[in-house]
Amino acid sequence: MEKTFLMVKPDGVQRNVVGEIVARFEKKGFQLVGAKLMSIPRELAEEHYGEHKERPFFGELVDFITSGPVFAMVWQGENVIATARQMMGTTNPKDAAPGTIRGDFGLTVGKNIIHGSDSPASAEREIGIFFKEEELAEYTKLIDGWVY
Ligand SMILES: Nc1ncnc2c1ncn2[C@@H]1O[C@H](COP(=O)(O)OP(=O)(O)OP(=O)(O)O)[C@@H](O)[C@H]1O
Repeated sequence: MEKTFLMVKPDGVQRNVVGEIVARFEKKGFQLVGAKLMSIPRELAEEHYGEHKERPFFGELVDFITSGPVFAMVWQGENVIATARQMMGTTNPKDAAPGTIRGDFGLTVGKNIIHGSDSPASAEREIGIFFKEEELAEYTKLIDGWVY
């Protein structure tokens, strides 16, 4: 089953929208496989955002993501990587459609509430850097077409 890494950023945790964000993915039909409130060590932030190392906003990005607790999650389900990105809305909340998470809760690109993996390769990489195997649940039983 496809999995993705999603993370409510420090601004989302401070604004008390963790529950609402979790509810949106639950109601959509995805399954929560792992979740934890955590503070990101600087080295982990630099590894997570490694592809942006040369960008002018890299320092700001790392400062922000380490500025307070984040809510890190792994979700699974059919097409979850692309669908979660659609539910998040465009990177800049200014352009994000109403009804999306960034469209409803965010204002600026630096504080855009949520992160989500953008491909199967980044999902695998990001799940691996934030979660240990034993922190992830397995849904194994199939009853009436639903996995439990
Ligand atoms: N011009 C900018 N100024 C400040 N921060 C930025 C800027 N552009 C992007 N960022 C931050 O860097 C993050 C990573 O940018 P990227 O282009 O990978 O967007 P994304 O894939 O939608 O976001 P994320 O990786 O957080 O899901 C963005 O979520 C945003 O918080």
